[in-house]
Amino acid sequence: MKIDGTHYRSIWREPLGEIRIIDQRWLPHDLRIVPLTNRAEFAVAIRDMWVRGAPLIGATAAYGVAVQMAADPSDASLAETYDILNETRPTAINLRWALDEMMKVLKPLSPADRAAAAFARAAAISDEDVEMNRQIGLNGLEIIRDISRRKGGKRVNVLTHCNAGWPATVDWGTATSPIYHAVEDGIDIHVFVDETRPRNQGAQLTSWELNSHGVSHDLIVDNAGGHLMQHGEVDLVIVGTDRTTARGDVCNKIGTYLKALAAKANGVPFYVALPSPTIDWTVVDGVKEIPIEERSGVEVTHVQGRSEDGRILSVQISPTGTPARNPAFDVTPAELVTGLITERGICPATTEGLAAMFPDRAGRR
Ligand SMILES: CSC[C@H]1O[C@H](OP(=O)(O)O)[C@H](O)[C@@H]1O
Repeated sequence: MKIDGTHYRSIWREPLGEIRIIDQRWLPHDLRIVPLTNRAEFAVAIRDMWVRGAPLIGATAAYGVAVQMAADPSDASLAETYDILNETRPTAINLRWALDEMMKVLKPLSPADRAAAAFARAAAISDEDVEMNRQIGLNGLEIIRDISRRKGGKRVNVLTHCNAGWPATVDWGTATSPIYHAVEDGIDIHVFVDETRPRNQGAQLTSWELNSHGVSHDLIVDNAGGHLMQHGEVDLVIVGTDRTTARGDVCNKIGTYLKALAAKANGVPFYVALPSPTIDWTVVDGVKEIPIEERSGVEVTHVQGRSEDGRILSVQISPTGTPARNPAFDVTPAELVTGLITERGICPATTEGLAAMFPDRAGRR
């Protein structure tokens, strides 16, 4: 994506070999590009959400393995790195998927050959993510085109939750990719951006990227979506996912389930955009089987922003000592999902729909 006319990925390798990321904790107020130079830094960057978003977490972990292989390519180092990075965040399946991809390549190799192979596979994982997300955009564009046609070319209003955009991936985004393709296709489109408490990925990241790309949008509080749907102001909901099960249950940022319920109640199509590494073929019942990350209550009792004098700071919004729960994700049952927008096409959120789209993957346990 472009920032002030310059193209960026959210993670990349410099010509001299250093891995760099955009530290998303400071967006939209400050664009901080930082190097990740050792395994510990990669682990902190994922756990503390310097980088976040299922596909980007996977791509970052892949590079974390490569950097560690350059430092110590031994079997013990490889095994330890898998465990350290896999434990950083429990919900997004892309993290384990990427680590498994790295292990597939590296375990059979002699230690001397591991670093080069690791960087090659990590780079391929990033490139594959970009292409999958571009394809998701083209496939999702058909949905938006159809709505635009049915509205006689009038504005298509899309609601999205959290940030499943460019900063959640290596590039393009998943939920935002169809939106960008619609803009390029000349379709009149507007986005309602859920702020997405408690970390405000919508307010801080989705608003920022849509603004950078010149996409019409309104920031809304999380609780406004149902009202807008009731009043016919939302034509389509598109969200991302951190893990989708073999039968189409969708785990995503907390609050997604409530949007899906409101969409169902108001007859609004509810689509989920996902690259296939986000499908966990080993689980069926998302509510019962997907581990939901519980983050610090401080994310609920405090909020970060920019002060009038330009400082980025965190302020307390509840009484000192107020206890808080902070489940970071929820699961939307497949029956609330209109369809899944994948890199191969759009399929029903069903066991059969996913198996037909991915016959080479389905059935893995
Ligand atoms: C394209 S996956 C994006 C997905 O990841 C976000 O979670 P987090 O910001 O905590 O990493 C959110 O669930 C997005 O939908």
